[in-house]
Amino acid sequence: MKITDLELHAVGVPRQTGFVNKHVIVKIHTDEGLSGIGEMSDFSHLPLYSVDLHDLKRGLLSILLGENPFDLMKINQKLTDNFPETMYYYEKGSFIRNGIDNALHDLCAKYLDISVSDFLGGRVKEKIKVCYPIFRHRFMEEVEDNIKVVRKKLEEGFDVFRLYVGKSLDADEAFLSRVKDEFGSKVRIKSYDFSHLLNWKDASRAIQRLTKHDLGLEMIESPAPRNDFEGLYQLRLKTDYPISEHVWSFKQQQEMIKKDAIDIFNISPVFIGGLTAAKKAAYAAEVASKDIVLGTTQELSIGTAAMAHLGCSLTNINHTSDPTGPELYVGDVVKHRVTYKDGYLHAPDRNIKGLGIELDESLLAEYRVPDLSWENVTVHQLQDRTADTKAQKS
Ligand SMILES: O=C(O)C(=O)C[C@@H](O)[C@H](O)C(=O)O
Ligand SMILES: [Mg+2]
Ligand SMILES: [Mg+2]
Repeated sequence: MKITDLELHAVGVPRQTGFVNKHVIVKIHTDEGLSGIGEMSDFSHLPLYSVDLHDLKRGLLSILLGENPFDLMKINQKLTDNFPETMYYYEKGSFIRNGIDNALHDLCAKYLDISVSDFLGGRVKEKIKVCYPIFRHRFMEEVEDNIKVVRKKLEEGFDVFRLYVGKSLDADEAFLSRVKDEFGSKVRIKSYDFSHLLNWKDASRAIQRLTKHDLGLEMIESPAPRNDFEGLYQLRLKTDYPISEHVWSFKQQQEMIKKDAIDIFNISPVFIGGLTAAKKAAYAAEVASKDIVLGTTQELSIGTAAMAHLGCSLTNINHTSDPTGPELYVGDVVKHRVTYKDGYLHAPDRNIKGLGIELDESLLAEYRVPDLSWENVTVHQLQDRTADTKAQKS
């Protein structure tokens, strides 16, 4: 089987918050008549760093044309040579590699007439426990809106949430105590995500305040600036709660292992550059005796299905995971979205080959946008993933 062509389609899909995220849907065609689909998810981070799709397609074609899709190692090596790791969480080269690697997995599994999870090593489970995100409070007035989100999602079966924290600790605390008062033990908050906003000492003080409201806390995420391995280590010694951090490069993962800086690796294919890379990061975590959690950038259904296949093939996911993108967006580009039930992300039916997800061409046309360029967005819109432009009070 040889690769004969590549299609890249930019789509802009709004979230329920109103914030529009752009993604690139990938199609790889072959001389066998088989095609694979993939997703380069959520280019909204770092909006001024924009990728030109015409150039990107030309560059990727120069790498892919004539290659056998089963040569995943060779192709990934070429992709990494050209879209290298940069030790940065939101490096777009990783998103690009991820979309291609997703599509190659879909293609190879379809060729073999098996599901992607079977291609990845078989299933250890059929579903993954996930949580719904509560985006960061900036004002006390936002607390009641977020309580409404909890109420609604609980009715839909999500009983675990994660909370972005660190901008208004008063509001964070008020939210946590409102959750306890109204929902009691029916709801858990599994993580506080500081998103690298605070230095470790400030984060440490915030953790002391927020952990007074432990509602089933499993981890504290990103409580130091990016790549501050010493800070994470110091903080880890000061708290009994497990510390988690995203994996965005193998060098960074190596440093975190060497320093014993964290307890849980947050692994998402999009941030480490594909299923092949994510599998490697998960195995490295296992060798280092660390747990993992499946992270997210808030993918659409294609990206989320890829993660469900991966997650169901791994043995060391011991914590509530994060991929709930298809629950956040108002639309998608597939015939049937991935399934969430009782707070679990279900892997697509194992009897369906490939990713088990079918593109809907009419939805692809409906959400298509000409490019990945961005209008003016504020720092807080980016950090807090909202369409609300109200400035934060000092
Ligand atoms: O755990 C995280 O950190 C995220 O989920 C990052 C978010 O910024 C996410 O990428 C989003 O787009 O909401
Ligand atoms: Mg995070
Ligand atoms: Mg994202």
